[in-house]
Amino acid sequence: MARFAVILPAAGASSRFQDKHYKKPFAPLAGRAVWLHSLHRFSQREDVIQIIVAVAPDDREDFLSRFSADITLLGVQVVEGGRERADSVHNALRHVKSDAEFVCVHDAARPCLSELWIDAVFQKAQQTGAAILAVPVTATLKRVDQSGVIVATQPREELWEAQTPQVFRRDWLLEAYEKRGGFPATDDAQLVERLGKKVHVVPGSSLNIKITTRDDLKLAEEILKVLPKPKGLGPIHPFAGDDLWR
Ligand SMILES: Nc1ccn([C@@H]2O[C@H](COP(=O)(O)OP(=O)(O)OP(=O)(O)O)[C@@H](O)[C@H]2O)c(=O)n1
Ligand SMILES: C[C@](O)(CO)[C@H](O)COP(=O)(O)O
Repeated sequence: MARFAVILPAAGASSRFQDKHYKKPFAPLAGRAVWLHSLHRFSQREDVIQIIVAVAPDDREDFLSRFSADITLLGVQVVEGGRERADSVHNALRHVKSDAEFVCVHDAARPCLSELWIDAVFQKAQQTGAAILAVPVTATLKRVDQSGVIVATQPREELWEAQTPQVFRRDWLLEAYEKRGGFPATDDAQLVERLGKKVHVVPGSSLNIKITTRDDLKLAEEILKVLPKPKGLGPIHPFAGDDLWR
């Protein structure tokens, strides 16, 4: 069985989330924090040998105290995040075990993940070296100039929206990050693409949303009701950490 390390970047500023109590990975969602939904999709898998979460230095103390039970029971490693998402992933990558053949990066802020989608992207990465979940663009896309006038209607046939998980051979992802320099990457695939490697898309689902604004939490709550629960997890507990965190 191939061995996977999982990186969960959770060190963003959550500026678009605009909540005075919580950053989005730590906000309550259907009885547990957003990032725990993401974590639990991987922590039950036999092919996952390591899980690393990147947390901003300012959040570290609260994070360790609020989630100490989950961190200890599931053997999660906590590392410092950086200024950009790629800085957070890069730092986590330095801690990946050498016996992991593949590294999976999944936004802590994407809590609505199905095990079937993980199976599919893990399998494709094993076959090809690099694979990401993505969905074909369904909207009509306009290119608009500075004055607000449409310049062109963009053909959408070849356009896909990148999601996570994004899964790569460990040596490819290491090389991609070594060569990043100051490249402003918004996902990991583009760094591997820059090496000239083929990155394959695996059709995901528009249910695999990334929490960006507070309204996304309501949507995520409804989506979680229709997704199968992670294997081996008991019923969702009432959220217990509110007061401590505030
Ligand atoms: N320096 C950063 C920036 C982002 N992330 C993480 O990467 C994921 C996707 O990033 P995004 O949705 O852009 O999160 P934020 O940067 O927090 O959002 P915003 O732009 O609204 O501040 C999130 O789980 C986020 O916590 C990270 O680990 N380190
Ligand atoms: C990797 C990613 O999920 C791609 O959709 C990423 O988090 C994108 O972040 P952005 O804030 O939407 O650029």
